[in-house]
This record gives sequence, C-alpha cells and structure tokens, in this order.
Amino acid sequence: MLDKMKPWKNTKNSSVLRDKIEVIKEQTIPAHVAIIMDGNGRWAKKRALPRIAGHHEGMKVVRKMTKLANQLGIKRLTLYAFSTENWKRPKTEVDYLMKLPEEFLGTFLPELVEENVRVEMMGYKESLPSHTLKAIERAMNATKGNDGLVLNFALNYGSRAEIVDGVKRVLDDYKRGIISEEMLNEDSFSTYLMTKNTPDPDLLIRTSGEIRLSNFMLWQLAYTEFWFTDVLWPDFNEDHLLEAIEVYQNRQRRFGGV
Ligand SMILES: Cc1cc(N2CCCCCC2)n2ncc(-c3ccc(F)cc3)c2n1
Repeated sequence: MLDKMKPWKNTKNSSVLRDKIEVIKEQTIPAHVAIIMDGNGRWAKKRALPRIAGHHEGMKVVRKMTKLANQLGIKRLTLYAFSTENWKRPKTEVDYLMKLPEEFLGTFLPELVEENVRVEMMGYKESLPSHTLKAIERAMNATKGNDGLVLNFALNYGSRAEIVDGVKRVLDDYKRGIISEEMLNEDSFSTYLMTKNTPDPDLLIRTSGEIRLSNFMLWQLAYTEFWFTDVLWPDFNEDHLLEAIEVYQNRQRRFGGV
C-alpha cells in the first residue's frame, strides 16, 4: 500500500512523511513497539570511528524514532539501551554509555515535555551511577503528567534476572500467605515483573541483522510480532519504522490476532 505512495527515497521531505503517516494510520497501529537498537559499534567500525561515535549517532536516532512514534499514535515505545551483560564492555565505553541518558535528556527533555511524552525506565536502578539515575528520575518527574507516548528505556535490564526475581517475590508472598498456589497463574505472575500493569509488546524490531533476543523481555514477547532488519541502528530512519509497521499491519490482516 505504501509502495504506491511517492518514492520512499525522499521521505526526508516532511510533506511526504506526513502523507505516509496518514496512510499507515488508516490501519491498526501497534500500541507497544519494542526495539533492540543494535549495530552502533559496527556502524562506527565501518567508518574507522571509535565505538562511542556509533552510540552517539544512535542516540540521535532515538530522538527521531520517538517523534515519529508519537506522531503515529504508538502508546508505548520500549528501547533496549543497556543490558545487564553490557557491564562487561571496556570501562571507557561503559562510562560513555552511562553519560548518554544525561546528554539525551539535557538536549531533548524540553522537546519531550512539549510533545506530551512520558519518560519511564525499567531495569536495575541500584547499579546505575548516581549521575545517570538522577538525570532519568528528573526526566520521569518532569514528564509524569504527560499522557502521550510512553518512552520506556530498558537500562541495566536483563530478562532472566527479572523472571528469577519475580519467582523470589512470589515465594516470599506465598510464605506470607499473600498468594496461594491456586492464585498463581500467568496473569498474576506478570504482576511480579518490572513490566507490571503494562501491555506486552505488539511488535519487536531488532536492527543490524542479529536474529536473537539477547535476554530481552523473554516473558513479555510470547505473542509479539518480530521484525528483523540488517540496517544498523544509526542508519535506522523513518522509512524503516514505517516499513516495520506496514509489515505488522499486513500480518494482522492475514492472520489476525491468532
Ligand atoms: C545507556 C544508553 C545508551 C544509549 N545509546 C544510544 C542508542 C543506541 C543504543 C546504545 C547507546 N542511549 N540512547 C538514549 C539513552 C537514554 C536512556 C535513558 C534515558 F532516560 C534517556 C536516554 C541511552 N542510554
């Protein structure tokens, strides 16, 4: 359908992008989109740049995708920004990554407030540097009244740890008589996870050609549509997000919610 539109190549033109957004909004928009933003190091390596240059370029794409997701009416955008495994990277790279939330928010928070975006975070906060956490908590506080797109950053997040911690909390509640064996089911267990009371992702996007989940939302992705692309995250643009959503819409038409 979109391919009948003007050529994709000039989507940078805002009027063409606006037209494409209107076309795609005629069909079901996924309420929750999750993205594994992969390929930043490879993008830098291809240009003989340091890895941190790829992370910085990737941060600019976060802003572009946030704006487009909000324009499309996506309710929740979850971005895998730092995994529990990422601590194994060189200290210089980790230190740089831990400064990106402040840089992103320091630059774009006024725009997020203006665009009615609410910032949230899921992950193990206690291991984050205080300067990182302070910046994120300031942004969450500044946007807590917004009811537009929820921009949810998975930071120091790991799904297996999340599930094991959830089981431990179930055991604790069971010992205290708060939950019985009969009360425990998929729905009640979901309330013990970081994603409590939030809808599972409808669409997962992973960039850079890797076809694996990398310990990301393993419980929550049980019924999610996956869309993988070879595009490296710093090269990911509006056309790619619109294409992923169009593929999602075609699958919904063909197979429905089954
Ligand atoms: C650790 C990290 C890495 C990070 N990258 C840029 C995007 C590509 C993936 C890795 C590098 N980005 N991009 C934005 C944030 C961020 C996080 C929390 C927040 F409240 C506001 C912004 C971020 N955080």
